[in-house]
Amino acid sequence: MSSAPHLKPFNLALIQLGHLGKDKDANLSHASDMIARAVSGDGGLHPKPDLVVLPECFNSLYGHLQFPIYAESIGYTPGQPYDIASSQSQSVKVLSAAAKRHGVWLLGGSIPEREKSSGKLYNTTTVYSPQGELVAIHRKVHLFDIDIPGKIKFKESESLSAGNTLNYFDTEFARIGLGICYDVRFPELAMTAARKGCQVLIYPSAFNTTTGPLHWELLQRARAVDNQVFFSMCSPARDLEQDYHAWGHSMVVDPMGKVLAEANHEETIVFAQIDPKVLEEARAGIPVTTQRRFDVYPDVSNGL
Ligand SMILES: NC(=O)CC(=O)C(=O)O
Repeated sequence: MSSAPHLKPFNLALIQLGHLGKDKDANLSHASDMIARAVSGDGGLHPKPDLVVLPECFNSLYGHLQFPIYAESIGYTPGQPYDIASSQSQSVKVLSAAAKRHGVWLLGGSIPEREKSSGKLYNTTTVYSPQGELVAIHRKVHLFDIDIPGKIKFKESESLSAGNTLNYFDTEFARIGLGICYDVRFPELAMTAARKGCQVLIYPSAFNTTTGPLHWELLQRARAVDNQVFFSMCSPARDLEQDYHAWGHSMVVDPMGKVLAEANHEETIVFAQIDPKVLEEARAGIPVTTQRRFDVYPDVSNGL
């Protein structure tokens, strides 16, 4: 494992994307317009972001019946060069072109992915450099299978398979760890990424109106404080015409657990400035990262 880049100040923009419908071309075109708006700092109101983030399942509706319909083959192998021009994924081509056109890092939410060799479907994040290269992917590791009687039942495993790897990418300003939505409920993933040097964890997400009010902010602040990292989740906007009602409230939390920025539930862009001093001061003042007692819980340290 190479050493993490030093955390530098940078600007982050989360696109809480709305107007998602059945038409994938329209969804992609709207996402491109919103990326341009984010890069403009929302018409000059904010500094140009260094990193722009889209939400979970940004090219389709969110539902296990939709995943097979919208799935695209990506064919990315970590560490191998990836040829965008011959990619079979329409979404990858659109996102790569947007990152390159605007010269910005782009964390492209997630899309349903079909692995060609196995036919398996995954919920997959893709990440692009300012040159438009595909530099990382993350397949949702923990599938969203829940049943809260009378409230919400959702079973991603009816059509999706789970990813098996922990993923992060390096920029010139941070090492950024990846997860998707339900992954936030498993502190082990965030903790391991932080221990591998990630100073910022970003999870494209789509909580709902049952779990969102109680858990959305709590989980992000918990993961941020547990690991003394910046933590952020980017949601789609809420659309009560659709079957799944996303919670919205895209958010950025600092390493002390302070909410730096938060949306309501409509379409909007959330901007935040990441200040390394907050992380340094949190770790210096409350040095939990060096006080762990792996002699007491050695199973947690396996593999690190
Ligand atoms: N949609 C998810 O993956 C997770 C979610 O809504 C929750 O954990 O609650």
